[in-house]
Amino acid sequence: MTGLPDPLVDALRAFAAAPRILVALDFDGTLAPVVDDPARARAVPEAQDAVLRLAGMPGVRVALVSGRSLSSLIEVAEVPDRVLLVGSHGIELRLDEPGDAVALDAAELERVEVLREVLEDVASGIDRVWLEQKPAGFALHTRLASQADSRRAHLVAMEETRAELEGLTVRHGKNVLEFAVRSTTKGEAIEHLRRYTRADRVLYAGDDVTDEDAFAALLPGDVGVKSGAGPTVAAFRVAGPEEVAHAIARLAELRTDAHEH
Ligand SMILES: O=P(O)(O)OC[C@H]1O[C@H](O[C@H]2O[C@H](CO)[C@@H](O)[C@H](O)[C@H]2O)[C@H](O)[C@@H](O)[C@@H]1O
Repeated sequence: MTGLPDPLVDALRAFAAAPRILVALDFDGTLAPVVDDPARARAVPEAQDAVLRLAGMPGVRVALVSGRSLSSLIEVAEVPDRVLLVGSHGIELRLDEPGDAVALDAAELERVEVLREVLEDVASGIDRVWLEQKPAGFALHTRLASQADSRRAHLVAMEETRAELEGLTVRHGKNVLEFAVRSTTKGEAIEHLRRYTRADRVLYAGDDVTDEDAFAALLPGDVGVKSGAGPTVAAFRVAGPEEVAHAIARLAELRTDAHEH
């Protein structure tokens, strides 16, 4: 008994019947429950099984679309090469051919170094606030800090970075504030993956503010599934990673039914 809402199951059934489908999934908060240490996050077992099953089916491509750096996503996702990966909110891609790694130019590298100095200064001055490095920027993590320290870290980081660098991309996530010297979105990533895979239909599941760009890139016939609370433009909502796992496991069953019988 999965307890998925009937309208979602109906949408999954119609989606599963399309010839070529792309199943694009956010990682943290969607496939994996949120935990204190990002290195320890793992997809719930039912979700992992469903991802592997779907990835092996004809006409199905699976993509993980994450704010994590590609290297961090590879570490925690533990998926075969056939699964397409998007890291750093669309800046980094691992598609079927090698050579998709991000290459920053000299000016961007210089901006990353300025950003590092500013943010290291902020993080070192506030208890339990830490910096995660990514190829094109940094995530300032405040999950373990008090509410007051978290608010202060966000305010100071915004002020100090604005004073030093123009035109940074700033993204607000769950207990994290991200700064990047390149501006891509998960929406652009979905558009790129749709073209790349030639998918007839796309399913996207995500939990955070940055996933809204991906939901906004969906078209009629696509399926958007919001994981957890918060405003969304997705047509469907489930409670969290356990329910996302039920949904994609059900999708794998429906795909088998639609194409083997
Ligand atoms: O796009 P996502 O795959 O959802 O990645 C978003 C960010 O996820 C990670 O941080 C979040 O998850 C951590 C582990 O559960 C948690 O400790 C942290 O508070 C969350 O913000 C990751 O560390 C970031 O780089 C990603 O951008």
